[in-house]
Formats: sequence, C-alpha cells, structure tokens
Amino acid sequence: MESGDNSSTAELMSRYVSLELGYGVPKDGWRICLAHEFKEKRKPFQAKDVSLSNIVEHIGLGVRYLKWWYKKTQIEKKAPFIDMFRAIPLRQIYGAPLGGIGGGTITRGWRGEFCRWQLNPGMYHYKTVIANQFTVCLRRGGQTVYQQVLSVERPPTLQGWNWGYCGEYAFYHALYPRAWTVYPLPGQNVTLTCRQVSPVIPHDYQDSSLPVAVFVWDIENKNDYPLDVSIMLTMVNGSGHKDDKSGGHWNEPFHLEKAGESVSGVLLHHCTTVNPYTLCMAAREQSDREISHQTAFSPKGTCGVLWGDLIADGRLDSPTGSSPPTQKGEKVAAALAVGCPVPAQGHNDLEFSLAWDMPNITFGSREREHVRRYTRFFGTKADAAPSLSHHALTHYRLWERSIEEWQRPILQDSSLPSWYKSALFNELYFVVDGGTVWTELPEDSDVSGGLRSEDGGLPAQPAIIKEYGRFAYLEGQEYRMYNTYDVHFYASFALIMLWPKLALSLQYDIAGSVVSCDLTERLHLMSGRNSPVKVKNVVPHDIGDPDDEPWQRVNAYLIHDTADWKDLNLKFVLQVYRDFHLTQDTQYLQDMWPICQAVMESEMKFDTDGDGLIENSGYADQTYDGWTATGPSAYCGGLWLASVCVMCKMARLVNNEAAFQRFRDILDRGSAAFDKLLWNGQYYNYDSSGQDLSNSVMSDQCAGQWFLRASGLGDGQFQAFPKEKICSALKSVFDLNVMSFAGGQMGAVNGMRPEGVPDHSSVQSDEVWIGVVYGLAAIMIHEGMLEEGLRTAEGCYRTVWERLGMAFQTPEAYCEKGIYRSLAYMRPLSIWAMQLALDTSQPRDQAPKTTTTPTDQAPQTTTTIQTATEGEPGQKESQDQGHIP
Ligand SMILES: CC(C)CCC[C@@H](C)[C@H]1CC[C@H]2[C@@H]3CC=C4C[C@@H](O[C@@H]5O[C@H](CO)[C@@H](O)[C@H](O)[C@H]5O)CC[C@]4(C)[C@H]3CC[C@]12C
Repeated sequence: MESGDNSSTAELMSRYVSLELGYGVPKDGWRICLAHEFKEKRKPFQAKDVSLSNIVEHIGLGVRYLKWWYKKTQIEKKAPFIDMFRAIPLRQIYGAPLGGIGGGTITRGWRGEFCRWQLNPGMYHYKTVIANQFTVCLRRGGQTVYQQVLSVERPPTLQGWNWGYCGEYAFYHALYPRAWTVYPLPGQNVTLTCRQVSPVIPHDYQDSSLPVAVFVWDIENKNDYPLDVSIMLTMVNGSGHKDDKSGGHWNEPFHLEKAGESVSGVLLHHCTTVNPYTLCMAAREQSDREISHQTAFSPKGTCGVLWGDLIADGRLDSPTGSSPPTQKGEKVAAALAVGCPVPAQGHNDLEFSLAWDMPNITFGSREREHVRRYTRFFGTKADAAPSLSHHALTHYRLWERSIEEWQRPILQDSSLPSWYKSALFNELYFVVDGGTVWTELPEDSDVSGGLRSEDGGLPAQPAIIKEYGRFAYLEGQEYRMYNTYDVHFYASFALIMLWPKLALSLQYDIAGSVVSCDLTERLHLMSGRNSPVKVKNVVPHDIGDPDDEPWQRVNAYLIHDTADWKDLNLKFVLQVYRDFHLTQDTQYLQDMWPICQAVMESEMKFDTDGDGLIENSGYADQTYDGWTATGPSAYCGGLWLASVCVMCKMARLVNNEAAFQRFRDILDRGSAAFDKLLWNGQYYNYDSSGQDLSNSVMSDQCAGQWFLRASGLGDGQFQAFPKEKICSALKSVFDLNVMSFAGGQMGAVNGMRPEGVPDHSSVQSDEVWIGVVYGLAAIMIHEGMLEEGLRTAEGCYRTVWERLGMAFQTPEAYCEKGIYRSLAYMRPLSIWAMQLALDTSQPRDQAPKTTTTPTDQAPQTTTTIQTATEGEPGQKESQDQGHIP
C-alpha cells in the first residue's frame, strides 16, 4: 500500500512557485496552490440529461412536480425542498467551514473568501462577501514597506485596496477541522501561515457546539532586520444577503477581562426581524500585541480611508463608541487590526477569533422558538459574543491538542495511504456544514409520540436528548430534509464513532416519530396518489424541512409514499444494534427493542408469499428512489436478512426466547429463499423479477453483511450470508463495477451489466454514489479485501477532491462523464465505516484506536474501540452474550 502518496496533489500544486512549506502544516491533507484551476467543469444533473425511455417513465412525475413547484415558489413564496430547476451551479472554490456543530456555519473558500453562509438553520446562502478579508502590513523602522490584501481577487469595488496577491506563491492545506494557508510574501523574505481552527472535537459535547473559529497567523521573518507586522481583518455586518441593507444594523467595540485574560474587538449587531445575531471579531490582549479597530466603515466605493489609516502606522484609529444604526439600503462593515514586532530571523504570531451568536432560532414556519445547544454554556440573551470570543481565544490550544491526539494514530499509521487520511478527516466537514442544528429539547416537548414509557413506550423526554440535546443535519445542502434516514444509515458511522450521544439522540427522535402519525392526506408525486403523510409504526423518511417546522412535521419528502419503502424500517433495526454494540448502552437497547419489534412487524407485510423474505413492490421503494426493484432483491433482501439476524441477537440480549425462535425461523427460511431466488453462482442478482436487467450487478448488494460486520456479527451463530458467497459477490463488484468502469479510476458504478457495461436502465443505476462506494470499501475491508477496498474508495476521493474541484461539497452522485447530482451531501460521511472496518479487522496490537468507548460518559479526545467479532470471544463479546435485565 502506498504511503504519503501525493501524485495528484502534485497536479493541484503544479503552479506553486515557492519552496516555502509554512509553519506547522501537516504532511497529510488536501493541498492546493491558490493559482490552481480545475480543467474539468461539470454540470448539475438536469431533466435534459434523462434518456428518452426515462422521460417516458417519469412524465407523470415531471408534470406533477412542475405543478407542485409552481405552487410552492410562486404562490407560497417558499423554497422547494429539492429544486430541480435551480440546481446550484458548481463553484470549485470551497474550503473548510468555520464553527462548531449546530450553531450555524460560515464556509471559507480555499482562496480565503468568505463564501457560503448557513446562519439561518439549514438554509444556505452562497455569496462571496468581497470586503471580508485579511490584509497584511509590514513596517520597517517606522515606515510601511508593504501592505497587501491576502486575496488573489481583483474586484471592481474597493479599488483603494491593494488586491491581486499572486496565487502562484501561496497554497491552502485542509485537514478538517483545521486548515492552513501559507503566504510567502513576494520580495519580502516573510512567510505568513494562517491556521484556521474550529472546535470540532470528538466526544466533546460542549466546546464542539460553539459558533466560533480562531485564526492564528504565524509570521516568519527571514530578514536580518526586525519588522513590525499587523494583520487586519475586515468583516461586513451580514452575509451578502439582501438583509444586510435592511437597516438598523450597528456595531460597537468591546473589551472583556475574565480570569486574568482580556480580549477586545468589535461586535457587529445584525438586527433582522427573524433570527437576529451578533457577529464578533476579537483578539487576545498580550503585552507586545497592539489591537486597534475601526468600528464602522462603508464597504463600498474605494474604501481608501481605511486603507490609508492602516498604512500610516500599522494600526486603526476609530471614533469611540458605537456606530449609529444603518439606514435602509446602507451596509456597514468593521475592521480589527493586531500588530506585533517580529525579530530578525524570528517568528511571532497573531490570533483572531470570529464568533456569531444567534442563540434563539426559528425555522421557516416561525411557529416555535428553539434554543441552540451552546446556550447551555453561554446563555440565551444574545449577549454572549464577547465571552464566546474570550473562550475561543483562551481555549483553542486545548482544542488543537485534542484534535491532534485524536488524529495522530491515523496520520501516523504508515500502512494507510495519504489520500485516505485526507478523505477521512475532510469529509467530516458535513457533520458541521450539513445545515446542522443542535438544539436543546424544549421543556414542554414530548418525543414519545404520546405513548408513555409506563405504557411500554418511549420516555417523553429521553435522558440522552435532555442531556445532550437534539441533532439534525440535512440530506444535502441541495436536498433540504433533516436526518433523511435511508441516507443517514450510511453517514451514521461518523456520528456513532465520534459523537455517539448525538447518534443515540437522533435515534430517539426517529423512534418517537415511528410511534407517531400524521394522517393528513397529500399527493405523492411519483405515483400521483394521495396517502397520509406519516403512518404509525414505520420509520419516517426524514424529520422535516428547515423551511417548515422540523421534528413537528416530518416527511418533507413527497416524491414517494415512503410508508411502503422496504429499507427504512430495516435500517433502523440495524442501526440500533450496531449502536448498542459500539456503545454498550443497555438503556438504549431496552428503549429501542419495542420499536424494533414494531417496525419489523410492519415490515412483515412485505413478505407476501410467506417464504421468510420480503419483496420489493415494482417501484423504486428504497434509497435508490429512481431505480425500480421487483420481488426479492439483493439490496432490500440482504438488509432484511441482516435485520432478522440482529433481531435474533437482540432477542437473546433482552431474554425474549419466543422472539428469538420466531426470528431464527424466519432467518433460516429467508436465507434459503434469498439463496434460491437471487444467487447466480457469482453474485446476488439485482432483483428476482426475471426481467432483462434483473441480473445487473449492484455495488451495494452486500449492505446487510456490512452492518453485520460493523456490529461484530456475521459469523457463527449470528450469520445471514455464507462467507464464500459474500466474497464472490464482492469480487464480482470489484471486477465489474469498479475495474470495468471508467478505467477503474472513479469508484464503483451503482449498477453494472455482467458483460461490463453500466446499467443505463434507470436514472440512478449508471451513477456512482460516493457514500455507497465508501460503504462498499468498508465491507471489502471487513472481508479481508483491503487492497480492493482502498482502490475502490480512492477512485471517488481523487475524482471529487482532485479532479472535479468538489472539495467540501462532495455530491451524492456523479456519472462517468459530464454531470453530478446534489452537491454537499450526507452519504459520503460513510467513509468513517472504513475506519471502523480498519480498526476492527487489523491485528489488535497494530490497530489504530480511534473511535468510541463503550460508555463515553465524559468528554474525551482519544478513544479506543472495544469490539469483538462473533466467534472470537473477548471481553466485549462476553458482555454482549449477557442478558439485559
Ligand atoms: C418529463 C421530464 C422531461 C423528465 C423528467 C424526469 C425527472 C422528473 C426525473 C428524472 C430523474 C429523477 C430524479 C432522480 C433522483 C432524485 C433524488 C430524490 O431524493 C433523494 O434521493 C436520494 C437518492 O439520491 C434518496 O436516497 C433520498 O431518500 C431522497 O430523498 C428526489 C427525486 C429525484 C430528484 C428524482 C426526481 C425526478 C427526476 C428528476
């Protein structure tokens, strides 16, 4: 296996002309020269990309969607949860987002721009605010010798500033949740390294919730004379939205001293009627640092006055007091400068923080007010920006230590390739930048669906949600539904391994929704039929649209009636047991067991012929919602058998012998039917319809086995599939879907014909789903096919991050040529399943121990996974065998 392989990084860095490597920049990560241009420019999937036969098949949906879209956008004046007519065009600009989990995000581009905003929960606004910049000022002997905006842009506005930093001199390096930009200053013998740190810390449920980030500027002076160096941060009050001009915004300087540490800066009060917030830039006071500010300036025209102010003496001179509120139509900005001396041939550094305090939020319906998680530590009064900044500036070194301890075992593992290390950490951006919200559970809310624990239901306020809050993230920035469950199945590995309490909290919410119903009838666009929004005892598709009232109104998705989807209930059962296996939380298992029984009972109706195996219903009734399955299928049938298998396991754990016997019998009969109806000697057929394409090779055919393995099952007593058949199926997928597709360089196509041509029969069978590919790679690793697994996943990483310029916006899908679908998508978080597979399948003394503890009671940084596989008794295994009282 290659280690430290950077062949394609070489392409991304080919225009870099300097030899400088910056200060403290790690070896592994995603690295790109600021002058790089991606050659390939892909387009979003549109109706015109649909083949004639698929147009004919989807004509009804197309017409119904158009009517629905018109009503939504033109009459209700709302944004559709999926806007098929206004896909986000590809901008190959994004870098690591700023901020912790669930407090809103501001994404910076890899060239330093502030360009993607999610301050209103779940709602994205893509706009580069050009006045938001860092500027450097170098002074020698009391004279300014160099002043430069650290941006390669040359905008038509702000002409009084010195733009156009030469991109060939600088590079960006992301290893999320940190990122570095290295700027050698041409002709100055000075190199600046900006390190961006966000508090995204596994097993930490406090600082990880904070809406803050820190920028540490390291200044290296290679001259044999000293310099005075100032860095200025300019920020507009707002996000480039039309609200910025709505009037009433105002700024004020602040100073806060606490526990012997002082910070000062500027507060930018953004006084909108909906979700007002305060943005705050600050710096820590130290003896040889000079902090100065400009409370307010107008970010239009040349802005030469501000520029001249800094150039004069390396500091800013502001009028005292706060600025008057803006007039309608007017924008305001503020600036903060920090300066320090840098000795000859020496170093110094400057620290800035950026915080945004929006403690109370409403979603699109404006029906309820929610409070964000961080208010537990910083209050709900909307006055927390100074203390958030103080906390960030005095704690970021601790955060970094925790991040380093967590990442170190993986980064130092020389058996792992460099691209994988980048993929693993950088894909994690979506936990934060997935429109994520993390709120407190309101005192009056009842997640039990009305059936109280004393009646055998869930607690109204489950302890996990009470203590750790409520968590939701979008299916994708373009597919605006929270916690889309069929997709979360893949992505959930990141949460359960890194923030297991959030994973369990989400499960309690889903469980609550299972026992609830909303019998309002509505039109489902694919079938054209009316049916209820949500019926009882089935898992919802999603927990709602942030532009409506999530948790309150679930199932924003109305393409299909998902009450009849075959995968959702099974994915709940599989996650429950995997989560229990990884956390050993017996209360969780006890609470979820009746819900698992209920959803399995609902699922039984899909076994219409009583052979122990469920059947698909002849439409796209599962996560591949554009790919029809008829009769027993490899995907849903496999998930079913795996679920029945874990029901056996859980029945044993809860000491329910009758349930064990029942599920054991189903497993025996179902396995035989699965084998008979789907096994073709080499792999499991896509479905058993007997139609022309039913023997397509599906890359995801072993998803059930994947979850069994991730749960320490799949062998011995709790086995659902013969090992040799799984291995043969994976080999077929590798040979056909991976190696016979796009020269083996783009991951695995969803569906492949046995003769080696992609299955073009549906709009999704010839797509590559990046999250599915990472999951497939995980199964391969579990089954001992490490080389193949890495090779498979590498194709996706290199395609997305190095070829297509989709860093920090990994899409759901791409085709071999030309198009992609749904940018910034949840599913690719499944890369963490690869890490789980590596952790559990490597010899124990060499395994990088990186994931979760069984109890996870206290915030931790580095952790150890303690799992054992079935038939390989260990301490954990003996725990699993024990009954739960
Ligand atoms: C008459 C016209 C000229 C032709 C119109 C054809 C189109 C109406 C359809 C062709 C392709 C369809 C889309 C394919 C994929 C979709 C994704 C889906 O949402 C989520 O997708 C995930 C899979 O990627 C799934 O796992 C999640 O659970 C879903 O939430 C929503 C539908 C659609 C956009 C689909 C809609 C119709 C077409 C554009």
